Amino acid sequence: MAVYTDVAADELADFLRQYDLGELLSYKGIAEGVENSNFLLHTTQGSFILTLYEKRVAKKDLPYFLALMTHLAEHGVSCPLPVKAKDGEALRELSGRPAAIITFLEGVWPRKPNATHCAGVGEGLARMHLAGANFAIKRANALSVAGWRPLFDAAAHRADEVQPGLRAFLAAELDHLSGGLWPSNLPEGVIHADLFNDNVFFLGDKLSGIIDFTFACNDMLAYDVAICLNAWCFEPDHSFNVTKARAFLNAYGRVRKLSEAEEAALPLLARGAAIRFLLTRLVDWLNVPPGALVKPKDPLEYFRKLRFHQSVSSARDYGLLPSGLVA
Ligand SMILES: Nc1ncnc2c1ncn2[C@@H]1O[C@H](COP(=O)(O)OP(=O)(O)OP(=O)(O)O)[C@@H](O)[C@H]1O
Ligand SMILES: N[C@@H](CCO)C(=O)O
Repeated sequence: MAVYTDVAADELADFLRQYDLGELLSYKGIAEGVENSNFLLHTTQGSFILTLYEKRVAKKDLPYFLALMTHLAEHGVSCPLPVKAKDGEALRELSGRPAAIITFLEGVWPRKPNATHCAGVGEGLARMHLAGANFAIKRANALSVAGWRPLFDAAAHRADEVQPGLRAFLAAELDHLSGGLWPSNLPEGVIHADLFNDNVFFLGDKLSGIIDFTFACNDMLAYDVAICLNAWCFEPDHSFNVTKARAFLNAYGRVRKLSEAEEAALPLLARGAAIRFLLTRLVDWLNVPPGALVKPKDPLEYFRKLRFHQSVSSARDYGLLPSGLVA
C-alpha cells in the first residue's frame, strides 16, 4: 500500500484504546501498494495492519470487504481477519478516513514469480471461488465494462503524453469491448479482482495467504482468471510466458474446471482485464497527489499485455489443451 494520509502517534494511541490490542509499541507506514494508506502496527498483543481507505474505495462497500474476509477465513481461505473493537465493530474512522485493523499474515509476496508460484495462485484462486459461493452479500464490479469509459474520459486528453497514439488506441479498444461482445452468461461469484503478486503471500513455494480484498465483488469467475493471467503470466519484459499460464490454468482447473464457454471467452476477458488496469494506472500516473508516499505503476506494461491479447485467437494460445484442462 501507500501512505496518502498520515497518522500522528498520539492519535493512533488514542484510536487503539477502542480495541483490546494492548499498548502501541511502534508503527510505520507501508510504502508498497497504490490504493489505500497502510500501517504496520506492533502492540503488546502482536502485529497488525491498519488501513485507511482512500479515494477509490466507497465507504458503503467496506462492510462487504470486511464480512467477505471473515467468510473466506471461515471457509478455509488463508486471509486476514478484521479485528473488532470493544464495541464489536471492525469499521471505524481515523484521520477523517474510514479505517480498519486486520490481522497480520506471515509470508512474503514473490518478487519474481515462477511457474510453481503460478500454480499456487491457480489453486488458491479456485479455492477462493468455491469458498465464496455461499457468501450472502453482493457487490457489483465498479470496474467492469461500464466503469472503463469514465476512466478513459478522465485521462484521454493527456494519454498521448504517456505514449503518442495511446488515446486513439484506447478509444478503439473500448469501442470493441463495449460493443456487445462482453459475455453475460458465464458463471458468476465472488471474485478478488486484484490478485496480483503483491497480494499473494508465500512461505517457500507454498501459498500462505491472500490479502487486499478492496476490489472484491461479484462478477464472472473467469474474469478473475483473466486478471491473473495478466498479472502472473508475463515476464518483466512484458512477453507472455505460456509455461506459467499453463501451470496457473491447470492448477485452477484441478480445483474448479472451466466450462467450454469460459475457456472460449478467455481472450476477450483478458483484453478487458488488461484495459481495466491500463486505465486505472493511466489515471493514477497522471494524478499523483503532491506529497504522497506512492510509486505509481507503469500503465504501458498493460498496453503491451493488451497488444498481446489482441493477437490471441483462442484459449489454446494460453496453454489450454483443446479438450480442456488436462494436467
Ligand atoms: N494482513 C497483512 N499481513 C501482512 N502484511 C500486509 C497485510 N496487509 C497488507 N500488508 C502489507 O501491505 C502491503 C500493501 O497492502 P495492500 O496490497 O493491501 O495495499 P493496496 O494499497 O490496497 O495495494 P494494491 O496496490 O495492491 O491495491 C502488502 O504488500 C504487504 O506488505
Ligand atoms: N494491482 C493494481 C493496483 C491496485 O489496483 C495494479 O497493478 O495496477
